[in-house]
Amino acid sequence: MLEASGESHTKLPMQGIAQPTRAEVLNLPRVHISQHPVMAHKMRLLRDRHTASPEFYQLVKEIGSLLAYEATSSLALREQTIETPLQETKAYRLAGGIGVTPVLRAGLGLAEGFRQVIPDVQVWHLGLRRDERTLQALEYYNRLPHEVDLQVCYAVDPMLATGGSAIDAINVLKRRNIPRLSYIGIIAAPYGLLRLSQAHPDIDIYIAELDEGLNDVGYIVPGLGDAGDRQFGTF
Ligand SMILES: O=P(O)(O)OC[C@H]1O[C@H](OP(=O)(O)OP(=O)(O)O)[C@H](O)[C@@H]1O
Ligand SMILES: O=c1cc[nH]c(=O)[nH]1
Ligand SMILES: [Mg+2]
Repeated sequence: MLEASGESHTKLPMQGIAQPTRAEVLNLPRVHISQHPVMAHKMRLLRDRHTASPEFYQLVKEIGSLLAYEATSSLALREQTIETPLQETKAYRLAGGIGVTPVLRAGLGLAEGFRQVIPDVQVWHLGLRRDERTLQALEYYNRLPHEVDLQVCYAVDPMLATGGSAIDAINVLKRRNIPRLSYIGIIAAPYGLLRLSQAHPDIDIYIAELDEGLNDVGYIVPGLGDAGDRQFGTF
């Protein structure tokens, strides 16, 4: 994490940048903020600085499952006839392929949670790393297939801070011409949420909680720290 205690004349990346308040972004179109009490309970544990990496990773997976359940509630279904041990009956299956794109590294735990809900999801890995001096996202890994047959793809990344990484991830996915894209995150700052919503007004955005803002070095406050480092024990 970049320390705020460097040379006094060095401008920190978010210093002096105006940020919207929570109230100003609460009613953005296509933004869904979880209202589930189980989510709030898990978020308390996740944010706590005393939660160690193994439990933290487990919680990210569980929150990923809860968010997947919420985000997939409007997926299309196809009817089919099956036989129970007693008789034929109508039943339903999810229509079309579903993809999940974990933004490495921190998105990996969320994607695992997503797979607990929909095991046959395709996983498309995308590596983006935020340069902590400029806060620009840099792409360093891309395993997105070129032959695409998905009805929907979910970009998953726990932290929506300045929004740069999420905007870039959706840009990359849009080049694959998938009919429907969504973003799933755990915590958003109002600044990043507004930027993502304005850059990509055609996607749904699902988050667990909306925080107060970004500090001078671009970390979400109160936040949870570095979601990648906390999942993988790299401090
Ligand atoms: O909204 P932004 O300002 O772009 O910041 C958010 C990004 O920063 C974190 O990744 P990081 O660069 O720390 O990589 P990591 O997952 O490997 O830790 C996080 O997981 C997002 O990808
Ligand atoms: O607060 C933040 C901001 C970006 N990335 C993180 O992991 N945490
Ligand atoms: Mg990180």
